[in-house]
Amino acid sequence: MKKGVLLVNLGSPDSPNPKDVKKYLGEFLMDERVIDIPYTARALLVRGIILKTRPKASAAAYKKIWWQEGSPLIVISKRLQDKIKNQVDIPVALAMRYGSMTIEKGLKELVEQGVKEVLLFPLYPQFAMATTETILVKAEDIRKMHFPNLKIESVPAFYNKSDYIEVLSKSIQRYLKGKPYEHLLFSYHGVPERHIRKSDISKSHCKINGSCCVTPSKAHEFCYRHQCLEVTRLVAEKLQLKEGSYSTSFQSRLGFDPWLQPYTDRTIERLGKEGIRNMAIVTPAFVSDCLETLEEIAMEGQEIFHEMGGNEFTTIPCLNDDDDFVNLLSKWISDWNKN
Ligand SMILES: C=CC1=C(C)c2cc3[nH]c(cc4nc(cc5[nH]c(cc1n2)c(C)c5CCC(=O)O)C(CCC(=O)O)=C4C)c(C)c3C=C
Ligand SMILES: [Fe+2]
Ligand SMILES: [Fe+2]
Repeated sequence: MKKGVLLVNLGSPDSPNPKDVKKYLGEFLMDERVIDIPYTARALLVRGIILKTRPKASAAAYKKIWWQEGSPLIVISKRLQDKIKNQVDIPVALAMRYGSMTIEKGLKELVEQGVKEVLLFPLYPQFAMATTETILVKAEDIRKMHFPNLKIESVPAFYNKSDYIEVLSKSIQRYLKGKPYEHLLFSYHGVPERHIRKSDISKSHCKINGSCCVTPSKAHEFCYRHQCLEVTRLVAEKLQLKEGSYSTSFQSRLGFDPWLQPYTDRTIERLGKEGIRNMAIVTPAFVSDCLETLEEIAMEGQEIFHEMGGNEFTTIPCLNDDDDFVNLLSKWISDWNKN
């Protein structure tokens, strides 16, 4: 049976103009795994409140980071796809969960090349219902509706794979070489605490603020908080970081529900207030640089740090199309192809 791969990332608006941003945000935020409240309440919140004001503000933020070739997230994902294509013997398509590069188009592209068995590859190291799960559900819906004979297998979260930790650690080390940083902050995209409880397959493990996420449990397979803390722990171990010289935080919260804490903006502020003058920040929930890393961290985060008296603020790029990362993903794909 002919095999193929579909890489899937989050997506971006078609342009940084408020109209396109509104369309994109509308699709994104109406996803029941992103804003997980009943349909009517979600529609009122998203269409009645968020989409009235946020597109303008988000469009202004997108304009600051937009590249000549398009959205950084899309451009970088295409570069990654092209490099992987050169290393594996099977078709490699790219899709986005939201926006114009749909999963349906991606699967169609593979089917038209004779592919009968697809490796669905969500480009997220950690599992979350707002990322990995929504991709799996969407792909399955599309398969049932349009490609019922297609076989789809998916790549699980790879946050604790030793070869991934090695590639991530090596990249961090490379960017920090010669930089006099006193503190390394691991900033992950946040999620509402409710998402963690909903994904808890044991229905009793994740207490969120206790030590649950570092106590062994089958719940960890789907616990975003555990998987983020584990990436920090494994990288710190690999790089032999000193206790107290690094920490974990969560960024990009939206709305008034409690999200995972500590929050990144407040952590940067605290570090500055405590007298840290040089800090570095890495964002391992994102494989590609995007609005959340290029604007929220590299611009806004830096501004907060400087306001607190900080000097050097080093932002470590995401793995993007780093050769070691390309080699790693290509190896996983080739191994799957052989089986
Ligand atoms: C309830 C809202 C949101 C949840 C939950 C959420 C989870 C989540 N998101 C990412 C990755 C990305 N998010 C990005 C942008 C973005 N995220 C939200 C909201 C939630 N995300 C919004 C409204 C936006 C749009 C921008 C804005 O208006 O602030 C991006 C960047 C996209 C880009 O075009 O560059 C990424 C990537 C993860 C990994 C995650 C849960 C783990
Ligand atoms: Fe997000
Ligand atoms: Fe947990």
